[in-house]
Amino acid sequence: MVFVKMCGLRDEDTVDHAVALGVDAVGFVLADSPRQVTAADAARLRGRVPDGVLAVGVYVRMSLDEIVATAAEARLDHVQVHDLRSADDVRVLHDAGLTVIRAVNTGGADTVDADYGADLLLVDGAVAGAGATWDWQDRSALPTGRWILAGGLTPDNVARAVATSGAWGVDVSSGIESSRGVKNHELMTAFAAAVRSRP
Ligand SMILES: O=C(O)c1ccccc1NCC(=O)[C@H](O)[C@H](O)COP(=O)(O)O
Repeated sequence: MVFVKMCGLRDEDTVDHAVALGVDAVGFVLADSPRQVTAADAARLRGRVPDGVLAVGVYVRMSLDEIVATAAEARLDHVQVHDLRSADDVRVLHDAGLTVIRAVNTGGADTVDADYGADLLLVDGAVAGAGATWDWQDRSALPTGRWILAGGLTPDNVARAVATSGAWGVDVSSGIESSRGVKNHELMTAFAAAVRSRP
């Protein structure tokens, strides 16, 4: 089974819909973004997430102190951080009791080679949440094992993307939206079905 994370959720109905579809994780963007939610919003949304589904705080350009504080306020025990600088950063987050997803915004092999001791690696397009695909064909430039593919995934391309890249999981935001920041429940349903129907 491919691990599925739907990211940038901002309202209760959408969280409920994602959970009903059987996703493995939902993401709340605490960073500056059209999809940004406050820590208080994230806490409210987190209340809709049952045990067994990961509730992930998503961060870029925020200090480690801010990450730890907002994750605690929202009761998020998983954080996805797009600009981790070193294994020391990961250690600080681990010491705060957080499970860490290291996100790399890439397409190139050079930034994928270190996980800094993070619990999971997510390989995204050049700009997080931009809905742009990248070249995930060259497996020699991609991680092996448990890693998450992101960047421009849609109901139409996700099955092929998983088969081509060998990814263990997928993460989507723009491809399940009607417009920037507005999730579309039909596209969410289609995405979940497409992942399950993959060859
Ligand atoms: O989604 C955002 O706006 C965002 C802003 C800042 C940091 C991370 C952000 N999103 C991270 C995600 O997990 C997205 O799902 C991932 O980048 C894929 O996005 P998309 O290409 O739109 O599917």
